[in-house]
Amino acid sequence: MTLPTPDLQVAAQPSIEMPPGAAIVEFKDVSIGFEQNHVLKNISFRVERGETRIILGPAGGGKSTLLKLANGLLQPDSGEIWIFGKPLSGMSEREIFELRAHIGMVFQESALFDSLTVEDNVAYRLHEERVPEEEAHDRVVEALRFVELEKAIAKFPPELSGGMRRRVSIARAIISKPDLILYDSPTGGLDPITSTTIIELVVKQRDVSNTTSLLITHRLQDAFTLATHRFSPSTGHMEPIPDGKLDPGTKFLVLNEGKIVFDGTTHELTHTQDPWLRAYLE
Ligand SMILES: Nc1ncnc2c1ncn2[C@@H]1O[C@H](COP(=O)(O)OP(=O)(O)OP(=O)(O)O)[C@@H](O)[C@H]1O
Repeated sequence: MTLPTPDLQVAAQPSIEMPPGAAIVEFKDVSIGFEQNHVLKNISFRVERGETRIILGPAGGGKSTLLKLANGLLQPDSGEIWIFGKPLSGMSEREIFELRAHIGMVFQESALFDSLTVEDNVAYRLHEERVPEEEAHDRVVEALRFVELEKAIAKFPPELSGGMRRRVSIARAIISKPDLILYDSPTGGLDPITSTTIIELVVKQRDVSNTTSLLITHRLQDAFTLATHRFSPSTGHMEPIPDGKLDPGTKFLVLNEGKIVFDGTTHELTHTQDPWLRAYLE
């Protein structure tokens, strides 16, 4: 693991308390459908602390639905979802709200408020939690420095490029030092070069804070960059892990038509003999 750079240690929160042996995310036989259509069918998997779980699969396979279930935005028709060792079912609105304080979310298309400045967008959750203004400002500056966008603090989202808006969205997700980050297609709609700069930030967040995450991507290249790269605190950039080694915490879940067709490591995925997976990965 890489060491945090000094300015990133500021305001670090203690990790959430969990029962021994609990996973950060656990789906147990989860199914959900909309208007008679089954979207996820009997999904079971675990995501352990420190893991980066990449979710792949063809469009419409249920990836975004899975992320919304993990955040309590949707309820399953059957099965159980446990987050930080606690079942979501039966939680009150307030308990789900408190749980979400430990989860950062990077939505598809950034989902920023166009009428708020970058500062107010990033501080949104801190304002909800009534964090004092001065502390909120310091934390916004810290989060924007992490995504290398301090200069845009007073701008409005429509003044920014797509890649910059995605950076703001990441700053907003990490501001509360979450124990879990859900990235829904963080590079969707971006050109390949900008996509790589966003993946570099995801790698940096992973290696500096050791945050657990679930990440949907449509770009296999992004997925394999995450698996084969690490953040170097000395250069401040991402670099290939030497000797062709793989990041041990990066694992994959592949969904097709609402079912898990793969759950395992990068090595297992790239060495699969399954004909459908091999065709999908080509
Ligand atoms: N709120 C909803 N009401 C009705 N149908 C929905 C709803 N949300 C998702 N669906 C349907 O569920 C299926 C899975 O959608 P989902 O967005 O989870 O897939 P996905 O794998 O994330 O797709 P993509 O890669 O295109 O983002 C789709 O057929 C979609 O139309």
